[in-house]
Amino acid sequence: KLFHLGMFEIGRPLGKGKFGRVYLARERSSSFICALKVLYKSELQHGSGVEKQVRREIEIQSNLRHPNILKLYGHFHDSKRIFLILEFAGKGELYKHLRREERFPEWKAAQYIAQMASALRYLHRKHVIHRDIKPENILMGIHGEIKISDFGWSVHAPNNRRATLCGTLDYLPPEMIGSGSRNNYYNEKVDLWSLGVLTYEFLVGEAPFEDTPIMTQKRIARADMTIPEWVSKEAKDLIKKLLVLDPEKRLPLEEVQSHPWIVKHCVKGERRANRDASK
Ligand SMILES: COc1cccc(-c2nc(Nc3cc(C)[nH]n3)cc3ccccc23)c1
Repeated sequence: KLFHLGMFEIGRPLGKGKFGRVYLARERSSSFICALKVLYKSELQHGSGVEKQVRREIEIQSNLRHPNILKLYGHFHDSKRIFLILEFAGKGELYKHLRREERFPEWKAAQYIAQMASALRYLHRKHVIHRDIKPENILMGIHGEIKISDFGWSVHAPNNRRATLCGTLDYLPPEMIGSGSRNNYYNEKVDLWSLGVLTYEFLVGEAPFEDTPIMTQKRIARADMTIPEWVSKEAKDLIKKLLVLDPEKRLPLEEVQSHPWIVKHCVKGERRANRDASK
């Protein structure tokens, strides 16, 4: 162990980024394994939006309990740092798996989107809007289940393809880009748009509006994307029903979960056997 911090033995650094580092850690008395995210107060400009955002995100995250949302067990701080005690997801960052595999087979993408829809339904029922759904903000547990891990200041890997000043535009819905006045209120339908972008990226290996920043904005504003012909028609149907300019016309999460593409790949084996038997 590198060093111990009161009740924690600190293991290897898992990764580092803009706001600090993430370490593997073990709580002494219980031997409970977790991830410790260390944020330097100096890096969170005092009294700026970021410090308040940290407090708000901790407040929200502490009250969430869902298998596809990374748990925040607690937090503490010393004079210089804030420590977040987080659930440990054994298989790390989903986007690393996506880059390595280039794209996911339809059955795997459908299972991930079903888990995301379940997590987003839970969040929206609690009036929490995620606002930043993208592969970089998703971790993978040891059983391959995915966990939304965004605190609003996700850890960016050094070789993050999208390391631009304002982060990627790829996932922003039309109602949040351009037209001068960037309205800061978020309607939960923004998450439906991002879920559509995520579905596309899982299946195709790149984001649907990926281009130069200016062109990306133009293409998002017109929902100007093409889905490769080798994508199944069911998957195309779901993507088209989520990437809709009018937020009110996007497919609700309940209907995402009952969409033929999701049902086809997520119905449990035995139920499928029964279905076949009844044919
Ligand atoms: C920049 O690369 C980063 C950054 C932050 C975490 C990882 C990482 N994380 C986790 N699990 C986690 C992380 C948290 C907050 N809970 N569970 C596992 C990994 C496994 C291999 C490599 C990397 C890993 C990488």
